[in-house]
Amino acid sequence: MFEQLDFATFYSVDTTQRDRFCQDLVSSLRQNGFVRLINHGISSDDIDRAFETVCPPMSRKWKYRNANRDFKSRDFFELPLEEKLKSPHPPTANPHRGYTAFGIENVSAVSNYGNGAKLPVLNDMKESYDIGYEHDNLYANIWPPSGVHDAFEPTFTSFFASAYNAEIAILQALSLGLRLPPQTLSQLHVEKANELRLTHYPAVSRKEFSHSTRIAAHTDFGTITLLFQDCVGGLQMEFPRGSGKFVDVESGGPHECILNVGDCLEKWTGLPSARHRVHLPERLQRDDDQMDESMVDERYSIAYFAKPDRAASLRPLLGDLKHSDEEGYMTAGEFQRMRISQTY
Ligand SMILES: O=C(O)CCC(=O)C(=O)O
Ligand SMILES: [Fe+2]
Repeated sequence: MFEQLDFATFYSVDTTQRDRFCQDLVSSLRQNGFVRLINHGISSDDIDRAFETVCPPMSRKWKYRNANRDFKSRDFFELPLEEKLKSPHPPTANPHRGYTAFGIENVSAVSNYGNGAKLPVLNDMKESYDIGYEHDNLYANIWPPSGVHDAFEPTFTSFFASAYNAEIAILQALSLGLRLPPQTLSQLHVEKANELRLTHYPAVSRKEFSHSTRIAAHTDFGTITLLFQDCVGGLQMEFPRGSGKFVDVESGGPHECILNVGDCLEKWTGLPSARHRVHLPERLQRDDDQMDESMVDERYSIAYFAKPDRAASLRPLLGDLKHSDEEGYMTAGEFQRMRISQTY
């Protein structure tokens, strides 16, 4: 149902085709706040390796390579809790680095951002791992210590670098599509204040979804998010925007990127930040709405949050955008701290 665009067209030698692609990209984002993207610049090998590092073979819904690698080097989330807790996320929101166990973070606390509605608190059913740029000058990474999972750090350091290159190309395409000079957005993203988040949603029974969710409805805080998911499903977007109704984004497999608009890009350009959640996939919902004991598969995702340089102003980049609230003139760093402090 939702459009899939081929980012390879951005590199077309025919500039008319390239320009049309950039405009299609922007108009798709303007309509839905997100778009499905293939040939986005992160190689299938990088994506496979990243999933193989966090996700046990049984839950992969695609063929995995290197099947004879040792168990530990494949799947971080399968390690015993005490091993995972050797690289813990601190109890505070910042630095947003390291492992967060099941039940700690509740995104529903920020669900009402931007619309003022009071929503019931839903518990998130997930565990996750947050990673930043290896040379970030504000926050150091928290890696599993030697011997716990030795493939983890090199895999995600390299994934981060590929994702950054993809991010810069996408920001150039967006600038062109918005009829801005091509480097307008990319030059606000040189510091690499970006974050990578690996998430595991354990298998739970259907009845859990009557009072909990996988990740509550929210918008992402950064500029754009490049999201990769396995084939289990359950990622849902608010559609139509502002309706409070959520529809499934069918998984196009782990190599497809779901490109989301985040809050900072909305402030700069007016493209709408995508409100999304991960819940019970529609195909598992029943007419009678009876929740039962049957199990819903575990799910894995990798989200790369491209974020502006911390000192960058969130002042609108397009002249016709009215400045609507005080946060409009915050720096991106201030805005990120404000948003993240609400989730822990
Ligand atoms: O797991 C997913 O597909 C979405 C995760 C997400 O939205 C987030 O971490 O912000
Ligand atoms: Fe998100």
